[in-house]
Amino acid sequence: MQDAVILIYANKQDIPGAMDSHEVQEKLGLTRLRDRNWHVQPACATTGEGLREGLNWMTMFCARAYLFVHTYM
Ligand SMILES: Nc1nc2c(ncn2[C@@H]2O[C@H](COP(=O)(O)OP(=O)(O)OP(=O)(O)O)[C@@H](O)[C@H]2O)c(=O)[nH]1
Repeated sequence: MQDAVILIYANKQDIPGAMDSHEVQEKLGLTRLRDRNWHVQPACATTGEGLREGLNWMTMFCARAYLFVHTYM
């Protein structure tokens, strides 16, 4: 897992008062993780908003993920 990239979906962005992606990254201590590629993607799980954007970010690091995302979405 040492080289694993970290993708976190900050869901419930459609609900007023939900933690935004910056708050999520602070709470999880991601800003202190200097040797990892990580990304917090704002999302809404009920509509799927943000899902593709998160997966697109991930494809920058993995050719197989790129093929998967572009085949199924
Ligand atoms: N409006 C909205 N509802 C969501 C979203 N994501 C999850 N929910 C709803 O939140 C409820 C709890 O979702 P779960 O997937 O069971 O999540 P959980 O981890 O058990 O609970 P939470 O800690 O509340 O997220 C369900 O009714 C979901 O439909 C979202 O992005 N927007």
